[in-house]
Amino acid sequence: CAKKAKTAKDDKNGLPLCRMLLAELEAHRDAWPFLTPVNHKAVPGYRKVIKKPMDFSTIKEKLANNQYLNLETFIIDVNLVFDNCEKFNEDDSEIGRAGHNMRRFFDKRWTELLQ
Ligand SMILES: Cc1ncccc1N[C@@H](C)c1cnc2ccsc2c1
Repeated sequence: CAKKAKTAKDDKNGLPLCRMLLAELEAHRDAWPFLTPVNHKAVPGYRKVIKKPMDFSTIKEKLANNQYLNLETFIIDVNLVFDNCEKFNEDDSEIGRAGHNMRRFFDKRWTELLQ
């Protein structure tokens, strides 16, 4: 029979947890640079530098289409948003600071929720 899920990462509660976490990310005051896909026509160089674009609306779409296996695969995409941000933006910039703030907030929330 199927292995009993050990932690919230694996069990059936994973996806409602993802929806809740995403709602909190979208509601955060520093979420504005990440709400929609970066328009690479408006941001020179973005398409060349960032190989795997990701944003909160795309994550929402993937959740709705059941494209995340579990909390783990969801966390990978959220971290991709923040890693792309660090790669493209100076730490000492509006968007760079927003990315660091959002990553700190996300790391704190999902670890709290998994305890
Ligand atoms: C996350 C990110 N990384 C690098 C560049 C942009 C962005 N965000 C987009 C929304 C964005 C944020 N701000 C502006 C200002 C003019 S176009 C534009 C697009």
